[in-house]
Amino acid sequence: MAQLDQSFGLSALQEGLPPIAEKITAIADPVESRHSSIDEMSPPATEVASGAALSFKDYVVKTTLCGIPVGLTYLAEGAANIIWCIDYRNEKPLFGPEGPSCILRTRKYLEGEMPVDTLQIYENILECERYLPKDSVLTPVCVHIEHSLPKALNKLLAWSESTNPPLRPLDRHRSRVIDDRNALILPNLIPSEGSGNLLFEFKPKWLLQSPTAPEGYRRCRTCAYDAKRGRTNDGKTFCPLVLVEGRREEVAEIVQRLCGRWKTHGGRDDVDEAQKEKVAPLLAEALTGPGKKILTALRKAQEQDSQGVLECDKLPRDDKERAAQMNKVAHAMTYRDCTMFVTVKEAQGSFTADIKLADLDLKEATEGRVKKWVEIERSLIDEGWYTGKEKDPGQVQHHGCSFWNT
Ligand SMILES: O=P(O)(O)O[C@@H]1[C@@H](OP(=O)(O)O)[C@H](OP(=O)(O)O)[C@H](O)[C@H](OP(=O)(O)O)[C@H]1OP(=O)(O)O
Ligand SMILES: Nc1ncnc2c1ncn2[C@@H]1O[C@H](COP(=O)(O)OP(=O)(O)OP(=O)(O)O)[C@@H](O)[C@H]1O
Repeated sequence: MAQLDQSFGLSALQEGLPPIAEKITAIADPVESRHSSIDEMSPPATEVASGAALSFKDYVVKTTLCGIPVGLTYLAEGAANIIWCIDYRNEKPLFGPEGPSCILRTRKYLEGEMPVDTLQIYENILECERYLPKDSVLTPVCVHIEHSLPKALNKLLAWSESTNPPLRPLDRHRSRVIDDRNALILPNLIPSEGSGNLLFEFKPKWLLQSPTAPEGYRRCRTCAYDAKRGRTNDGKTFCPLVLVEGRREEVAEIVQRLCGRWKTHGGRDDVDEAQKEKVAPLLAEALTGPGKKILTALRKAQEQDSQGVLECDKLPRDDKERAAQMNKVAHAMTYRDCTMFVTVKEAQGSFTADIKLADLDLKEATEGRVKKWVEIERSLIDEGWYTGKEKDPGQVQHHGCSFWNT
């Protein structure tokens, strides 16, 4: 088994190791993995009498990663993954003293679906990287985890739902980490305290119109779906086409307006308006400069679904062509739901921006998923959301879709 050189940085680690299967073996430590006290932990109190607020930092799950004892605390989650902060508990950092601070990413069960496990997700991320500009993807390292770790993390999740008030976001309650033997390690992009760096996070979504949008459309797929869901003018939505084709000033306007996407070390939207105003033009410069290459490649990758999801419905269930079309759609949907992270650093009065794509998680071409995408597309067409002829336009304001005024 290859030895992990603890002084390696994350990228050096990735370059220095062999392909997938071996890579995982190389960085696992089965001996350390077997003796752990993670199951013996009892949850902390769910309420503090003194009135002091509980936080996720009050519950640490201890385990080993790559043979190194670490503590895991909850950092964030999306619909399909939970992000855990890795704390080294005064031990040697995983990737050496100069290495990045890291997070662990674990998969969740999704209602009504067979989970896509970490290994499949990992392989797909590596596959996606081939279609995207070099160094534009936040590449994870796949590691074995202790067999009892998912159970221990789930105990933490249950605790965080029972605290007063619940720490875990209500809309994520009851979902649990899957019984997986692998997880991903990634650099923690939350700016470290005192660094002065800012993180900007968003999903570029559909960078092309849907292939089955009706004639006379006035909204792109993303704007049409946002309008249908009443997600307009909420400080969270924007037209992706402006992002990929718009002028720098238009992009600056978008990034400045977006709430909940800016983070400092607190990991929340704790950036004040003056800071946003200062940094937005620089972000726009990064997105319309080096970022444009990444966005254009992302758009190209989305193009593989050139016929659209409705095509799947025209063919019989056991048809090979249908299966192939479903796969194309699912792959394109992966590129339509990934995340872009931009880290803005200031040093001696000048700024730099580092852009990375993440969450290139494989969407499986299951009947259930395809049905959902078909239903969305049909409703956007039939209810007039693409054309701006929806029944109740009074409630919905178009918010600058690139197509609206053309
Ligand atoms: O349907 P959309 O466009 O809302 O996208 C979903 C996302 O919603 P968003 O609009 O980005 O807030 C949704 O994100 P959130 O739950 O909003 O964090 C998921 O990413 C979902 O994918 P999956 O079911 O986890 O594979 C996404 O579902 P897919 O459409 O990619 O299946
Ligand atoms: N490497 C990272 N460093 C810091 N924070 C991160 C990192 N990766 C993810 N996060 C945070 O965790 C959140 C959820 O992560 P992620 O997007 O991987 O989950 P998901 O379940 O795939 O999301 P979605 O709902 O979009 O499918 C992100 O929105 C981001 O705020």
